[in-house]
Amino acid sequence: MIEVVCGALIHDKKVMIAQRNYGSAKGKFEFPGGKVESGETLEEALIREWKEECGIIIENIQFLEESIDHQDGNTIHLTCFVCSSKKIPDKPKVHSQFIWTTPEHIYDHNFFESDKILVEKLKEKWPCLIEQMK
Ligand SMILES: Nc1nc2c([nH]c(=O)n2[C@H]2C[C@H](O)[C@@H](COP(=O)(O)OP(=O)(O)OP(=O)(O)O)O2)c(=O)[nH]1
Repeated sequence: MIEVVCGALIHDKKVMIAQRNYGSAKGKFEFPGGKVESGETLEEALIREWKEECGIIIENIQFLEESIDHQDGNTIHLTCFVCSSKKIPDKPKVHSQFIWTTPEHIYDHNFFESDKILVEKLKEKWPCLIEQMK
């Protein structure tokens, strides 16, 4: 089982999604994140991945939802968090673009099918989250 974390950054009543520019899922949109390294907590891994991939320090990290998926012969345990930050990412480093959207419009983009449960939870909690993450 591969442990993966991802983060839904909320700012100004929008959530950020990012388009992969690498690997077998190139072209797909995701919540930025990646594999948890040995000795790291899920939160530490998420902070590291966001710093590496998006160049910002995330904060107010809160568990959103988790899911299990099978990809390329591996079982992925994906844990999604919501977060905020003082600064929003500017130019993508490893992604081809960042898009700011709302949960209802995430699947207007070619988003990971396996993330549907995460997006449903985001929709459910959205009114509360945008108040908290102002
Ligand atoms: N980051 C992220 N990964 C996701 C999402 N949904 C989903 O199924 N995944 C899967 C795709 C990959 O199989 C796995 C993440 O692996 P990755 O290759 O991005 O991890 P990484 O950044 O640590 O990359 P690497 O060092 O192994 O190259 O999780 C999502 O919303 N965000």
